[in-house]
Amino acid sequence: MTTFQTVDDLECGQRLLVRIDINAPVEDGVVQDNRRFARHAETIAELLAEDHAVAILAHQGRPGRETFVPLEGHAEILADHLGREVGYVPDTFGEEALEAIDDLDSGDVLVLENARMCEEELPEEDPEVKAETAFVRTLASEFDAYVNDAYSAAHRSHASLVGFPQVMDAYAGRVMEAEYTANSAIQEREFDSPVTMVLGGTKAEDLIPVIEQVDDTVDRFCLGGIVGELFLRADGHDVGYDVDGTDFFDHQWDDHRETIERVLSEYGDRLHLASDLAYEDAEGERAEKTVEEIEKATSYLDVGGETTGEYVDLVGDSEAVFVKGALGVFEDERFADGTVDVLSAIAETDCFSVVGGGDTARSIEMYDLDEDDFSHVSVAGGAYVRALTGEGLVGVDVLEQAD
Ligand SMILES: Nc1ncnc2c1ncn2[C@@H]1O[C@H](COP(=O)(O)OP(=O)(O)OP(=O)(O)O)[C@@H](O)[C@H]1O
Ligand SMILES: O=C(O)[C@H](O)COP(=O)(O)O
Repeated sequence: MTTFQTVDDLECGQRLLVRIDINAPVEDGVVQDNRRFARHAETIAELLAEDHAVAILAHQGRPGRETFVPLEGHAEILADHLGREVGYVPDTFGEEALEAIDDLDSGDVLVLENARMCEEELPEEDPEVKAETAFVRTLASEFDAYVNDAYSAAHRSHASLVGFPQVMDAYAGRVMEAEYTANSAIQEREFDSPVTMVLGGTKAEDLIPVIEQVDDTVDRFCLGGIVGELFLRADGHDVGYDVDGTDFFDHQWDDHRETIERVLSEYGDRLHLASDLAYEDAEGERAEKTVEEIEKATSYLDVGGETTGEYVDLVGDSEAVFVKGALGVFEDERFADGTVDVLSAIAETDCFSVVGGGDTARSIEMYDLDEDDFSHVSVAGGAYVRALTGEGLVGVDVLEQAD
């Protein structure tokens, strides 16, 4: 049962500041549609039908990363989903933004600039501190109410997620409500053994603590992607280093090395690491090496065939499977096998299954898998695994307190 106010509690015709999460892949500087846009467009369409005027706050990427881009392209994708014009202003709360907000009429939608381009959005600080920022104070005075639809970012204590509910009326949007309900229900279920967790993707720092926190419910962990390579590095293999200009590995290794080594030594018998990895050879083809043969100066882009076979067998014999993050760069067909074969194996069983991650969930539609073959496909990644551990989500907590 939800314990926050939802958009059902809003009176019609208000000026709303709506936080959504359309953080998405960026290829060659161009943002790509993912499942998050369609889901949030449904919330926005419902708000417009109730004659509200809507300004959108969202973030994209992290400062210093290639995916840290403005939200102009996001506004275009949202417009396609909504089938109507969506404004964009390259400013968050300065004069240009305030003028555009002032011009908003009932039924209009305006996307404000990437919230992380505003200095006060980051870093993570207490909600009370974020509520005092000029960013929050200024925007709050322009709107009647705040709607948070960004469940998938609710694990971050950033200004646009936790500041506004302290200073104005706050409501949960439809995506927030649906994801909260689905993910809370998972926490309450009990599973027979074996329970398998497939962990991959780029955000190792979100996943490493999870292994310790869910150790009483999860029997085995199948690792791939960047997180898998960092564990292979801790296991003494020459992988998990930044090469060819990547910036995935070394900073996460430096920050989390001790935890990775401890988790490996304490949970080693339950951690399944890749025995082979795939890379692009000189002819541009997929090639594979066992981890024993590996030299350091290569980017590995997928788990190999032997590893995929092992993981397929493990999920095939599971009562429940939780997936967070992709086992490889599935956006490139040559490196999609690990991710797609494991997802297909889950889809073929009748185990309880959840697939999470804004980017990872995209692989389901890209490779024509059927969402109905999974118990739940979440547009949230870090927030969904955090919810599985039973730990609260700060963005949800502040909405509950605002009720
Ligand atoms: N070996 C690899 N090298 C580079 N990228 C990888 C590798 N393996 C997986 N990935 C990338 O991981 C991404 C998905 O996982 P990631 O953790 O980044 O995000 P997510 O699923 O969207 O979760 P969240 O919602 O928490 O952001 C995919 O876009 C995929 O290309
Ligand atoms: O994609 C996500 O998981 C959320 O948008 C949070 O993004 P972050 O991991 O960069 O904070």
